[in-house]
Amino acid sequence: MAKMNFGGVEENVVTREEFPLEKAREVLKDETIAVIGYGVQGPGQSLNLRDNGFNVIIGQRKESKTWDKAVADGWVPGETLFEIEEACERGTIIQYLLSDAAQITLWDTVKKHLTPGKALYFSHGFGITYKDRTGIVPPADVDVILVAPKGSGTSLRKMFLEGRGLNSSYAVYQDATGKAHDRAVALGIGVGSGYLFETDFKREVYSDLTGERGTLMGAIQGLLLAQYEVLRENGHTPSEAFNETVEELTQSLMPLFAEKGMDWMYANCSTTAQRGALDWMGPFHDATKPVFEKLYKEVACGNEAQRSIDSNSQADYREKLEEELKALRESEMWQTGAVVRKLRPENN
Ligand SMILES: NC(=O)c1ccc[n+]([C@@H]2O[C@H](COP(=O)([O-])OP(=O)(O)OC[C@H]3O[C@@H](n4cnc5c(N)ncnc54)[C@H](O)[C@@H]3O)[C@@H](O)[C@H]2O)c1
Ligand SMILES: CC(C)(O)[C@@H](O)C(=O)O
Ligand SMILES: [Mg+2]
Ligand SMILES: [Mg+2]
Repeated sequence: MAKMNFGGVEENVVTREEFPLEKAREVLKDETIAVIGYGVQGPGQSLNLRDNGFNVIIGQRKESKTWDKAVADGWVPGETLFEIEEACERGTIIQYLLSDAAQITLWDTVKKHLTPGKALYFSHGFGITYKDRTGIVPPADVDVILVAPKGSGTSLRKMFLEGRGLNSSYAVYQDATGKAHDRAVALGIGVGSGYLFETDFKREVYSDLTGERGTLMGAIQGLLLAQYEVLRENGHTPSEAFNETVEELTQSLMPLFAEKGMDWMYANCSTTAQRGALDWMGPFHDATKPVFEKLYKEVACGNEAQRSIDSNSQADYREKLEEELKALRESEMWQTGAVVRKLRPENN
């Protein structure tokens, strides 16, 4: 494990140089990796593992759209694609990649097949950390490990195919075999992670729930919409408001700070812009910090987990979510976005 200095703080990380794919293959050479669930992470992780030469099978409900998707992706019924229970029986490592709510429903089925020496793998600290709410308590004689890609399974696969790698965190909750650490890290490398950083189940789920409700998804939409609305209310056209709020951010400025940091992006804008941004970053920080503090408390006390369990375990949760996503898609801002994207020269 390499110790690296991140802005003055030392952390343990695992790089691909230190733990190459050949080593990961050696660690997992006798394992059957059963990926349970073929939603978003399931395809990303299983296809990367398969392409990297590991022994992978899929467990998925038959007669579902995602079963058909698995077949289309080259998984063969009866050979590498099974009903969930059969895959759990065959796997020596069970990658539990059902939705967090479905993990609660299917727990008794999975638990039955957790015989001594197997490993139970999660990509989220949710089920274990909130065990009082989920009932997920693994037997003591199996390894319980985590690799959590820090991004969508869709990006995990796309970046792998581009020769890049999405970073993941990893953790060991229970080491029954003495091999839990190596199993976790080998799987992290196998699924195509860029580098791996160490965490525990609780810190993973607290940071993950905060991040997705915060800057990654919830806060970004709230912030963008607030500015778009102010521009529109003051007589600016949809084109102007959208370009000044979203298109310039994603197409021009975000790639600059992704490449070389915020100061580099600032340095490549006018002195007028730099002066204003440096002055206004403080008020935006001060206005939003209390919201982030409230969010973290709601995550840490379990309220956010309970809200998602309650809503996502309802029979019609997919339809309800789709209605909310439709409202977002059909809002003026994102309808404008659809036209703006079409007008990008590369899309013509
Ligand atoms: N979506 C992501 O990119 C992402 C990123 C990092 C971590 N994670 C974590 O990975 C895990 C999997 O997330 P996901 O977004 O891929 O899941 P998902 O919501 O896409 O669902 C995965 C699978 O669960 C199955 N499923 C749902 N309800 C079921 C039920 N009642 N019975 C049987 N199967 C059922 C679906 O058919 C699907 O194949 C979660 O713990 C999540 O927090 C997800
Ligand atoms: C992709 C995200 C937001 O990072 C993940 O945490 C999820 O829950 O889908
Ligand atoms: Mg998440
Ligand atoms: Mg996440």
